[in-house]
Amino acid sequence: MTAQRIEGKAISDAIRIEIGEETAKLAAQGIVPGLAVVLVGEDPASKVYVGSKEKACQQLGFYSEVHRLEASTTQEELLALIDRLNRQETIHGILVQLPLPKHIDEKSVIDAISAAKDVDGFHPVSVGNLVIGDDSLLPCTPAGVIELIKRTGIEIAGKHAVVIGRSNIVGKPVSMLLLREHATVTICHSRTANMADIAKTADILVVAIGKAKAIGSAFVKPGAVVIDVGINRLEDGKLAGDVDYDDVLDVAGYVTPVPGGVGPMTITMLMQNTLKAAKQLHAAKE
Ligand SMILES: Nc1nc2c(c(=O)[nH]1)N[C@@H](CN(C=O)c1ccc(C(=O)N[C@@H](CCC(=O)O)C(=O)O)cc1)CN2
Repeated sequence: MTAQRIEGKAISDAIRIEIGEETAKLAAQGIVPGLAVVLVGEDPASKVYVGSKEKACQQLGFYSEVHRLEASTTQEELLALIDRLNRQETIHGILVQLPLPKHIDEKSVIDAISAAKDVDGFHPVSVGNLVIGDDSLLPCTPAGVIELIKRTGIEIAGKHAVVIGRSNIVGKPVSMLLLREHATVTICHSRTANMADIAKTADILVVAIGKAKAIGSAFVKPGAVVIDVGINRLEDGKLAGDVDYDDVLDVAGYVTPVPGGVGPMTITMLMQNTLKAAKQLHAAKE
């Protein structure tokens, strides 16, 4: 049997309609969610993603500012901009596009963003809240993974989820979110022995390692849900995930494509976080 393809683009579009409806209701109360995106340098992929974020804001009726800074921008200049955005009342969400140029310390920059405006969910306060299960702004790609699974009608509670990858941006937070949804979670990484044997026990397999087509059918239990977080540019210019899509198709029960799977959810979850931050910041003012 061929796996069911999880259509991330269609799910993302449906969520955007819901966000648009809620934004219109807020507008009637005089609240317009505001997002500031900061891009340092000329990374081609980052430029595309920042453009997509700007477009999503326009589409949904958000206020947006995009700060495109030269690659030579100093850390002090970037921190001064963040300080200003932290205090700016029209801005409810601040996102610094990653990766940053090598001379800038990513951690110092993330730590400088007000936790209340941390729509990327990368600030230590947001991460801490995620781990202890308190309400917080969730990192966008991991939140998108959970939303994709739930909206496909797949039960997470009681399932064995195996996450391949332990990055701060995807592997660790998605593991915490799966745990919060009552899955039994195993995290695999580059030093894991017998990774394929472990992965083969997963009901839900999430792959985020940044290696094109590295995970094939030998890692997949028949009927498993396979979520591919990787986006790799191949030599021919095409995109490929970390999962060998064609190879797992006859084994998995569900699989996300690349492009059109997890990727589109990332920006939609960012919009959802900005809306949430706007509501919370306004409520805190009253
Ligand atoms: N500050 C952040 N930086 C980065 C993040 C992030 O969440 N916060 N994630 C990625 C890049 N990213 C958003 O910023 C992102 C990546 C991919 C997509 C997406 O829609 N991908 C499409 C394919 C797009 C293409 O043709 O290249 C897909 O998978 O279908 C959206 C956003 C790193 N940096």
